[in-house]
Amino acid sequence: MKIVFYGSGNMASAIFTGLIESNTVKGEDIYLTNRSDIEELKRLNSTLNTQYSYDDVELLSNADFVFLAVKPHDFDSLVERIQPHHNANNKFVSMMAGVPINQIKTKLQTSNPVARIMPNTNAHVQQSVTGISFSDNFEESDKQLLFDLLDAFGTSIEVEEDSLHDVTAITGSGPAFLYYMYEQYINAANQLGLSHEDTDIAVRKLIIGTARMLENSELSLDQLRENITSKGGTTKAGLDALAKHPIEEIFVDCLNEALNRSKELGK
Ligand SMILES: NC(=O)C1=CN([C@@H]2O[C@H](COP(=O)(O)OP(=O)(O)OC[C@H]3O[C@@H](n4cnc5c(N)ncnc54)[C@H](O)[C@@H]3O)[C@@H](O)[C@H]2O)C=CC1
Ligand SMILES: O=C(O)[C@@H]1CCC=N1
Repeated sequence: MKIVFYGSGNMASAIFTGLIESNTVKGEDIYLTNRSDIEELKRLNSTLNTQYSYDDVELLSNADFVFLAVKPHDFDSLVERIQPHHNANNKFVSMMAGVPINQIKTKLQTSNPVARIMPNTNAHVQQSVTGISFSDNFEESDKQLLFDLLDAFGTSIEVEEDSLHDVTAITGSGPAFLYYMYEQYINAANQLGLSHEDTDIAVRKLIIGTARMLENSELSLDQLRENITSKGGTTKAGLDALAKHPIEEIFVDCLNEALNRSKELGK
C-alpha cells in the first residue's frame, strides 16, 4: 500500500510516526512532501526511512491513500499541485479542520472517494481519538483499510460529516484545552511552597496517574472524585472553592467558540 502525505507538520508527523512505530506500514511505503522544507523531509527519511518528493506525478502515481495534511488556508496551493496529476487509484483523506467533502471534490475536480478525519496529536502515543466521515462512493473494503490505519494510532469513531465540527472542538483541539488547564494548575501550584522543579514533576505525575486511573478503574468520574473527598477535609474545601466559579460555563464557551470556528473554516 502506498500512502502519501501532503504536509509533514505536527498532525501528519504524529500519524505517520504512529503508523511506522506500530509496524502497520513500512516507512518505505510512506511518501512525504511539504511546502519547501526539504531538510525536514531528509531528517524524516534518515529517522523513519520515509520517502520524499516534490514531484506530484511521482507522488500520486499508484498512491492508494493521499492524506491532505495542510492548514485549511493552504488548501488552494495544494489543489494546484494535486488537481492536474491525480488518478483513479487515489483515495483522499483530509484532516483539514472544517473543510467539507463537497468542497474538496469541487476544488480538486474529482469524483474519487474522499474521507475526512479529525485526529488529535495524541496519535504520537497511539492514543488519538479520530472522528471519520466518508463520501458516498467510498468502497467498504477501502473503509476497512483506512480504519485499520486509524487503529494504529488510536481509536476511531465514524460520525455524520456535520458532527466532525463537534469532534474537532471536543477531541481535535481538546489536548490544547487540557494542556492550558494544566498550565494554570501548575501556575497556581507554583504559588505554594515547593520548588518550581518539584512542582512541575509532581503535577506531571499527577496528570499521568489520574489518566491511568480513568483508563483502569471501572468507577465513574464522580465516584473517583468522591473517593478522595473526606468529610470536612481538604478536598472538600478546595472543591467548594472551585464550585464558586462558573467552570462548566467556561468550557461551554470554549467548545462553542472552537465549534463555530470549525464551521467558519469551511466557508
Ligand atoms: N495540530 C493538530 O493538533 C491538528 C491539526 N489538524 C489539521 O491538520 C492540518 C495540519 O495541521 P498541522 O499539522 O498542525 O500544521 P503544520 O503547520 O504543523 O503543518 C502543515 C504542513 O503543510 C505543509 N504545506 C503547506 N502548504 C503546502 C503545499 N502547498 N503543499 C504541500 N505541503 C504544504 C507545510 O509545509 C507543513 O508541512 C490542518 O488542516 C489542521 O486543521 C487536525 C487535527 C488536529
Ligand atoms: O486548531 C486547529 O484548527 C486544528 C484543528 C484541531 C486542532 N488543531
